[in-house]
Amino acid sequence: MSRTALIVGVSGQDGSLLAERLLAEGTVVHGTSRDPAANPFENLGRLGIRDRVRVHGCRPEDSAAVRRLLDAVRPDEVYNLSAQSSVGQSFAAPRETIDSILGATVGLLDAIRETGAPIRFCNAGSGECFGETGPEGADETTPVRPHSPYAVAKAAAQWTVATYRESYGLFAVTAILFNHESPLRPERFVTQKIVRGAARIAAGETAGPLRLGNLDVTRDWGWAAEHVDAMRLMLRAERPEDLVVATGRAATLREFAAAAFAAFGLDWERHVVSTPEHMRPSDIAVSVGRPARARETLGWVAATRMPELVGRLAEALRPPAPAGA
Ligand SMILES: C[C@H]1O[C@H](OP(=O)(O)OP(=O)(O)OC[C@H]2O[C@@H](n3cnc4c(=O)[nH]c(N)nc43)[C@H](O)[C@@H]2O)[C@@H](O)[C@@H](O)C1=O
Repeated sequence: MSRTALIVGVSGQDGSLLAERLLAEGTVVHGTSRDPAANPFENLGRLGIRDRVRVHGCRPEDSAAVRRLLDAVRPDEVYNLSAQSSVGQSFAAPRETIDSILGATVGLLDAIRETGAPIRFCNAGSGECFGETGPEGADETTPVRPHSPYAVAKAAAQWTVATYRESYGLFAVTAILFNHESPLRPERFVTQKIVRGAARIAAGETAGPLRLGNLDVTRDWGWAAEHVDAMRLMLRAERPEDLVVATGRAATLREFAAAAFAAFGLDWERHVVSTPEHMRPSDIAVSVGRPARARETLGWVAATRMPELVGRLAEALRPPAPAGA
């Protein structure tokens, strides 16, 4: 019999890419959205899988509603990809961010616990939890030191998952995901803001400049399709374990911007300015992961890293060459 998965928050970048991956291996995929009637599911549409994902309306913090859905769908595995995912926006809406992330995690875990069924649960955690990692990077043994409402909530959610695992014997894990990008990202994240900004300037749609915030940051940017696949593998492992999912490679935002503008034949320094209104009240200077444990236990390695990653993002924006060219 084929496996059944439920992706909570299926319309975002990660939910859609995970749905694509699970469908490719023959898994039956159900997904949730808070308001499916108002949700265009653009990412599922772009991937050509909208008709193959069975969508349900569900608020994950409502464990009674989740329980009814679990009874109807009977999933083997549940992935939690719901809730507010922008660190920047979490400073403007701290309470909503913390409530939505923690509420969804507890709502889902409680509903799974009540079923008594052997449903496996993977939670999307964040490398933000570690705060400053330094160039040596963070792994599963690094203490958490969150610096944003978003990171506070993700850290609390990760410990909630661990507590349910230890207290109730659930197969429940957190993938501690560092930055992971794709053409499906909205422009509130810096990678798509830069790549699409460079494309518009190159096409003459705007004269620029592109206004960014803090250019002095270093991140561990990976390819989202690969990072979500690590979540899938974590639920197929012999035993439940929280794992860092990262490339292990550090790159500065300046390097990212230089590569993105160069991909469109432009010199970034002529088109980018740093402005205070895009700075965060608190930012992490260096955030890098050490993914050795994921390689050991899952055989998972991030194949796409900087600078190839920028090339792929830029390629996705180029118009197709005319036939015969
Ligand atoms: C691991 C973690 O990864 C992501 O969080 P993020 O790192 O905050 O991602 P971002 O693309 O918003 O910012 C990256 C860096 O770039 C700086 N930056 C400069 N200028 C702009 C700017 O204009 N816009 C933005 N958004 N950032 C800017 C900004 O200050 C920050 O230092 C999410 O997936 C999150 O869900 C997650 O868990």
